[in-house]
Amino acid sequence: IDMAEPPVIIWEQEVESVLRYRDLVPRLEDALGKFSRRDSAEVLQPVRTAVPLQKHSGFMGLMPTYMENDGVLSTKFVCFYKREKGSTLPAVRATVVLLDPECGNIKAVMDGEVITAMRTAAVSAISAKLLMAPGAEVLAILGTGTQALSHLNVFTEMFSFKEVRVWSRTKEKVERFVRSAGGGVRGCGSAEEAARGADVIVTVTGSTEPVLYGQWVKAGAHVAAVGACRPDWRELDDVLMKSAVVYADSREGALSESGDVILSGAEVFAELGDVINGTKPAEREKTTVFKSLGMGVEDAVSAQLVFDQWTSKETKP
Ligand SMILES: NC(=O)C1=CN([C@@H]2O[C@H](COP(=O)(O)OP(=O)(O)OC[C@H]3O[C@@H](n4cnc5c(N)ncnc54)[C@H](O)[C@@H]3O)[C@@H](O)[C@H]2O)C=CC1
Ligand SMILES: O=C([O-])C1=[NH+]CCC1
Repeated sequence: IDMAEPPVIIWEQEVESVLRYRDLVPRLEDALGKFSRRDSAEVLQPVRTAVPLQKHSGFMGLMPTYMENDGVLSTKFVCFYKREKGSTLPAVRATVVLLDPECGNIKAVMDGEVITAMRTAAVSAISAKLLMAPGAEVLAILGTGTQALSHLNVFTEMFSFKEVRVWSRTKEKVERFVRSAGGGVRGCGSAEEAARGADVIVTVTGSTEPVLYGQWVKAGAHVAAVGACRPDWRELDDVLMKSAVVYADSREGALSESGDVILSGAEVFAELGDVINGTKPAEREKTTVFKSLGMGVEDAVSAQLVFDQWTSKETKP
């Protein structure tokens, strides 16, 4: 009998020490393109199952993915919560499990929070690379949590904005974020102040009501909308959703999970992967919204990358 090796455990600091945006971004671009080809040998990824944790105002999301051609099998468990103002509990907790597709044994159990923070921000940066207007100068970030920080990191690594603005509900959090960014970020007193005139706007809040309104958004701007991942949660208003060309990571995901898409009735024009594959245009001159819900295939390629880097580090003398 083939006895499976016990899984390796790769925790937060180790994931952080091996994962780099410069390695992650090309893998994610490749994965988004593969997903949108709808070839079952490339990517099998059902829409996330979300089990309500009603008592705790949250959900447990299960995100299984199989990439047959690449031999990658994984699932992420991600619990996400609607937190009250002042709560000190985390909004997102995640674990990724990597399996051997032939035997079914678990190869690795790894922290999913760094992966979730980095792969989500990297995908938003890919959306900006594809969809923002040429010569974009001003970036606005709405929210000052985990995703706000990872978005700031990858956006400043990949692009050179002349101005970066940040806003969130609590003045102290804005000040703390500006301080921890170590200069170069301007705190704003309102979402409107941050958004008006910005070329790229990232929404990374836990809000369930719109925080960004179409009337503030400059024509031709690009919005990466990362929060509001339930069918009755919103971050963007109808005016913005209806006036923008809307892209999503997964069309099925957006139509079943995104309140901004479902409740506004806006059409999903294309997936990011369609733009990467050249089957749908990047409407750079128009106002664009990338509605991000998060996909299992993003976690799968990230986890495989972590595993490969970790394994090569472990075997080096
Ligand atoms: N699309 C994707 O792949 C992913 C989406 N998410 C979502 O992104 C959002 C941010 O996640 P994290 O940064 O991890 O959370 P976090 O709790 O670290 O940060 C949330 C931020 O939103 C602000 N906020 C909360 N409620 C608000 C409201 N009603 N109005 C204005 N601001 C509000 C908080 O002050 C904080 O700055 C969440 O909605 C989360 O579910 C998280 C991971 C992946
Ligand atoms: O893809 C993901 O990990 C999540 N999307 C929304 C909350 C967590």
